[in-house]
Amino acid sequence: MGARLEVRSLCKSFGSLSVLNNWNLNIRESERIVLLGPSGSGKTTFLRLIAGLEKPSSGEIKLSSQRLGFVFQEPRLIPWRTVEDNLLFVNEKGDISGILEKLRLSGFAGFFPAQLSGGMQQRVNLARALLVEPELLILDEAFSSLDLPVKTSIMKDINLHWQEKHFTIIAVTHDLKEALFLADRIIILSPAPSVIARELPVTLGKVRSFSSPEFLHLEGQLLDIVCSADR
Ligand SMILES: Nc1ncnc2c1ncn2[C@@H]1O[C@H](COP(=O)(O)OP(=O)(O)OP(=O)(O)O)[C@@H](O)[C@H]1O
Repeated sequence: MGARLEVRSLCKSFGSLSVLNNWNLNIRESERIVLLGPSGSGKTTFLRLIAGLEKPSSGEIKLSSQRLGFVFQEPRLIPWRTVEDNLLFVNEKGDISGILEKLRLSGFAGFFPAQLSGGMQQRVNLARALLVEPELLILDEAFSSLDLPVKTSIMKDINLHWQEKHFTIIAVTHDLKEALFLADRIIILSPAPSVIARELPVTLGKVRSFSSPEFLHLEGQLLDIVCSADR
């Protein structure tokens, strides 16, 4: 089951710097949300607020579950532990061989992070996040350092896993294709102090293709929206 999130009149400032300005947002169980916004618009701050690592300056955030899985841009694996030991470290009772198989890592359990490509390391990070059986999976620019074929292959695996487990996803990216590949709904932010400038429902099917006319049409629409919000 996926987590639900309710955000009411949320504001966040750091000293005199106002970052989030009156956000109101409902995220449904099992919904896949992507946040798009200019640098400094508070995307990571919002994720940190959700995770309880920051406190709102005003307003509130209600999250129906605390079972969260995180994947960050930089692989945060323990370098002196093997892939398997990195996973055991998070959840020694988890189905490690099952998750390794799902994420195409079965042959790599005994490898150390430095022996893996960036894409494989990010797969291990994802495995680690999924091993806690999250009700909310948070992806903070998780694939931005990877090339498109690698990130697409990982996103396809996330989608397959999501279809089975129905967790909620909140992802941050700067990549419009990635956003359209992953999301049910895209939230577009203005520059800081950011407001939710627009929301775009992604009316594409479960199996998405970058070259389908529907995808290309939405990509053009999204590009227009992002450019007009980024002022
Ligand atoms: N703990 C903090 N103390 C002071 N300022 C902070 C703190 N955390 C974030 N900020 C500031 O808040 C603003 C928003 O930062 P945040 O990292 O959330 O933006 P972002 O939208 O994720 O940016 P990017 O796309 O570049 O990653 C920035 O100006 C940042 O310097």
